[in-house]
Amino acid sequence: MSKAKKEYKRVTVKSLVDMKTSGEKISMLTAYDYTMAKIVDGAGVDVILVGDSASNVMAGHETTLPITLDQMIYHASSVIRAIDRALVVVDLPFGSYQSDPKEALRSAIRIMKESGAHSVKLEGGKEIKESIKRILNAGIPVMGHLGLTPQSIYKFGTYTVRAKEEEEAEQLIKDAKMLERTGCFAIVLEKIPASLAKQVADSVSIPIIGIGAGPYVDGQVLVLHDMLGMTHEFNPRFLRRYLNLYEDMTNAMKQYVSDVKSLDFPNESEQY
Ligand SMILES: Nc1nc(=O)c2c([nH]1)NC[C@@H]1CN(c3ccc(C(=O)N[C@@H](CCC(=O)O)C(=O)O)cc3)CN21
Ligand SMILES: CC(C)C(=O)C(=O)O
Ligand SMILES: [Mg+2]
Repeated sequence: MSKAKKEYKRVTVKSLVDMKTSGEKISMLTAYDYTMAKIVDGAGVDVILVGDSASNVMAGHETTLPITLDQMIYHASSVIRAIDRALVVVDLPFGSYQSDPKEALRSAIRIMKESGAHSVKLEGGKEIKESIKRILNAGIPVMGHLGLTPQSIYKFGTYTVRAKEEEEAEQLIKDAKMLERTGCFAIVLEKIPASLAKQVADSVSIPIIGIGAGPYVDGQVLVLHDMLGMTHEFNPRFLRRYLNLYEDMTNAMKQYVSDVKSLDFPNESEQY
């Protein structure tokens, strides 16, 4: 199949910072496979996150903790083969960067080398500063992630909103400023009060991308399967569903079953 060369200008780390400066909001969605990533990229989504939420959405685990670096590389390489325009960010999975900065750099290099991704994301603040420095020194762009960091779910105990108390809010602002100073190109803020997210977005010059962090930030991210309505049992307040695919797909599959049983499918034009 021949296809005309795409005219798209690629999204870069620099263009995201320019978007914050100019006030254009950044759109980001997850993708874990080639077919979905092709649709997300073609729709004009600026950033594709190969999230460790693949652990939940793709593999059916309860948390993000079990997914491995090899599995993240598999997902990321599938996504990379699909994209013409979007910037691709890959989550470093739990256990691939927390031990020490050298391990963090080794993991980031494996992702970049084996998947062709453009950048990595790590969860945490001051405790991972040296790891971020190492990765940045190797020329790998880093996105931060603060607030509800799901790899720490057993420390938090629940997926409830973070940083409602003054002490955690102050530490979060400090961490965001540190991530900017260290050289991160953007930060995800997950499930924190909208007013705190605004304060963070106003106090750093790198883009702040929110999920459950309100409107006063520089961009929004959602898990693709959530916004398409495929994960019908996942109902956080921050989620807006743009389709009800769980229902639509179920109906389509029921129709297929019925057509097979009734000998309606295949018909005369659907055979050789
Ligand atoms: N499908 C999916 N979507 C996500 O957004 C997502 C994942 N998986 N896996 C990794 C993390 C975990 N995330 C989560 C998980 C739970 C809530 C949540 O709000 N859950 C419930 C209970 C909250 C509570 O205990 O107070 C809710 O009712 O909203 C939010 C984000 C975000 N990420
Ligand atoms: C929810 C987003 C920010 C994420 O980290 C993921 O999908 O893994
Ligand atoms: Mg993640």
